[in-house]
Amino acid sequence: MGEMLEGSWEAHATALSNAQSNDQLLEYIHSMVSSLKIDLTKPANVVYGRDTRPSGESLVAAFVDGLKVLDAKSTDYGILTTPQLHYITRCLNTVGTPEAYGEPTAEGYYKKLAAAYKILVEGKAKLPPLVLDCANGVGAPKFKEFLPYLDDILSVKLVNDDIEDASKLNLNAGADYVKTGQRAPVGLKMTPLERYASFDGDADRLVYYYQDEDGTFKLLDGDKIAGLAAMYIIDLVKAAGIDSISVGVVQTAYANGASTQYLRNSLNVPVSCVPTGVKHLHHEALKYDVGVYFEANGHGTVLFSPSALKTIHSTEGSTPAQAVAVRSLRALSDVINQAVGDAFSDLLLVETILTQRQWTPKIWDQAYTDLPNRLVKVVVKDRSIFKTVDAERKLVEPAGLQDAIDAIVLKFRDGRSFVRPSGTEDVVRVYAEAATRSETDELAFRIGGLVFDYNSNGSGTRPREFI
Ligand SMILES: CC(=O)N[C@H]1[C@@H](OP(=O)(O)O)O[C@H](CO)[C@@H](O)[C@@H]1O
Repeated sequence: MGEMLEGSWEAHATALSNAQSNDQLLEYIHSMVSSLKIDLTKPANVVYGRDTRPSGESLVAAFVDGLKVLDAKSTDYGILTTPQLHYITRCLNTVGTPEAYGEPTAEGYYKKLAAAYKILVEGKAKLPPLVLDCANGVGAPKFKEFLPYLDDILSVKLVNDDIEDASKLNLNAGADYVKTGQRAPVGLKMTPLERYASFDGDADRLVYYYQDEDGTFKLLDGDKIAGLAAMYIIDLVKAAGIDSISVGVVQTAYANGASTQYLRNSLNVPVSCVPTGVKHLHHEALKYDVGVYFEANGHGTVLFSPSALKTIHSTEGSTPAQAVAVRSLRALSDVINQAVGDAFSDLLLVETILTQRQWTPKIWDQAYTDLPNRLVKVVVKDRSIFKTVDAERKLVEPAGLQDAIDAIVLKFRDGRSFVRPSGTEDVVRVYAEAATRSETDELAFRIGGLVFDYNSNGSGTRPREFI
């Protein structure tokens, strides 16, 4: 399992889940074993953990029964966030190598993150407390466990931290609720200009938000986090005098158009757009010396290539200012979970930058103004008839639908909209953005209606025209 979570495992996982028969499954397993160079003569070493849902206990029991048949060596890490398990797996897979990642325990993870964070904010005034919504998920007990390692250099007040009542998980709270609805968790009383953040249920996504002086809710999502991180890293690399290191950002079509413009035009960084799903972003980010990748929903991380790490660790800096920047870059590569998007480590990344700059969330938000956007889903009879190209930004099937979408989009100022089948739910997602909130809502409504009508007529005939 350890090796599977690394490298090209994701591509194999996709192939495995697409297998149409047992023979095909076996064929894929053989090709996976050979391309990942898995030595089947060695005993399997499986590490596992679970979240706080009651179903976890019976799932683990069934899993352990399966392991007995395989005679595999296994370690139960108990309750963990998803990214903690990825961290532990990476540590185990790199023991004794130049890429050794750390101590393979939850404690090792806490110590590594806390030590790096302390270096990053050293000498800076502590910010006012952050209010953190834990979606009543596993992030709550684990973040409580983590806080003492920070020795009070970060003030966090946890809300939605009830894991006793399983029905509360993600209920009216959490990163997805906040991002999709562009509103605060239910029951959270916001004070203008203070900073708030939400984890999702398994603590791999993070979004920030605040309330403006006039009471408007302002979201600082994955795109805003990517912009902040890219800006900070570019500055650090320059300050360290090692601008040979290239920084790039990876987004999906769901990234707000204003964020892409900011990255390209203000930060001058290359931006790639890939299909939805972190597996695609992660692979693309590996192409840069430092690859920042975030989905708009707040799932992402920063990857430092082995050569970038080597440069950062072999450079001392010829002035005191350069030496400080080099030290920060080293600590940054430790605070960031490079195995996978991790809400804990991303939170420390954001807090580092805000503390370094002594920024309020409002100042962070001023980098660019999001275009109003709307994400809706349309329940369809058969989502498999929707086929896309160009990082899912264009439909090639059903024939004619993309032309109909384009004709509508043209009528909206700054209009952009695309339609793709979800990979996780039986729906088609429609994304729209335009110059104003009301135009955006109308655009989303029209394109959603087009998809709905198309699907409900159940044939390849051209949908009814909306405008
Ligand atoms: C628009 C959106 O947020 N899509 C999500 C969602 O995928 P869909 O394929 O859109 O269902 O779940 C994925 C897994 O969590 C996540 O990676 C992705 O970003």
